[in-house]
Amino acid sequence: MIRINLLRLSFPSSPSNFFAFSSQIPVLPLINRSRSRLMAKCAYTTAFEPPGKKLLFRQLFEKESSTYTYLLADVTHPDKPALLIDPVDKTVERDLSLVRELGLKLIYAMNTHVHADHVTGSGIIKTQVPDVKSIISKASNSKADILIEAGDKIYFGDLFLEARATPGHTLGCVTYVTGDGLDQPRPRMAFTGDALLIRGCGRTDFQGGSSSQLYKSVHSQIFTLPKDTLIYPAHDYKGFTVSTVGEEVLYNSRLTKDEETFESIMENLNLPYPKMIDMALPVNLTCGLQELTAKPVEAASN
Ligand SMILES: N[C@@H](CCC(=O)N[C@@H](CSS)C(=O)NCC(=O)O)C(=O)O
Repeated sequence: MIRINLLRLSFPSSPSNFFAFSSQIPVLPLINRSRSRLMAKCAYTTAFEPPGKKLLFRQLFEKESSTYTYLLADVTHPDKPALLIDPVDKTVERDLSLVRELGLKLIYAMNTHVHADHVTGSGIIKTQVPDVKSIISKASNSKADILIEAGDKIYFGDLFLEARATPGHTLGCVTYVTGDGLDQPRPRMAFTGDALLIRGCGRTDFQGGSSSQLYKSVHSQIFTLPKDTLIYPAHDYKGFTVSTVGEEVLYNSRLTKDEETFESIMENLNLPYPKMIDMALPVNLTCGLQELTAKPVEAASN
């Protein structure tokens, strides 16, 4: 089990901290009384920030592949350690500028899986900020500085992400979930990659994909998280930005079906192959390091 850095325990905060997150999390529009009562349990507004701990969170978008990249940092730690989840090569400069402007120290460039539709930014990031470590799952059969397995905890300062194995879109897909515990922010946040998209899910027709496996992954590893857990996928093609476990359990158009119906839906998606798949896969199997020569610059490291 990987455990990086030290966990320093602290104790529950005063009630005023329950709203400390609200500026970062969208307010749920009121739809109707019964639905809003149901959704109150998965509201985006109630949040708990442990005393002396603050998670900086940004959702970033790459429009050609409709990919979300996520920036997380422990900004109460003296070093302001930060990580990027699913960076894209085309938007690395933007992301590193943001890291620099916010005074963060980027330590990890993480991938939820081997992407088929775009080139990961983790290789370019490593050439720009040599101390950054690339991370991907061992099950992806890729090369990276750190190969994680289910249950591993990835620490950035006093905060951490837990890795959950969610294969099915690809063999090595993982979901990174913010830590459980009184000293970690709530609600939890799940970075689901392509395993679970908002009201949908990743396709299962290549890279060791399996609809049966994806169904089990989502139901056992994601739908079992607290209902108010925020869902942040790697892609969105419809304009959504965030959902919750509670919302997807009720309204996901594919995963609310029984397994047999789900498998039939997935078999009949008939999606065209991603345009960049032949180019992207070999590069992404090395976390983007292939054919890159180290060109360190004073970028995102304070
Ligand atoms: N048209 C895009 C690829 C679109 C696509 O296939 N998206 C994947 C995730 S990236 S491999 C997917 O799983 N989609 C699920 C869905 O229901 O759309 C391209 O050519 O790159």
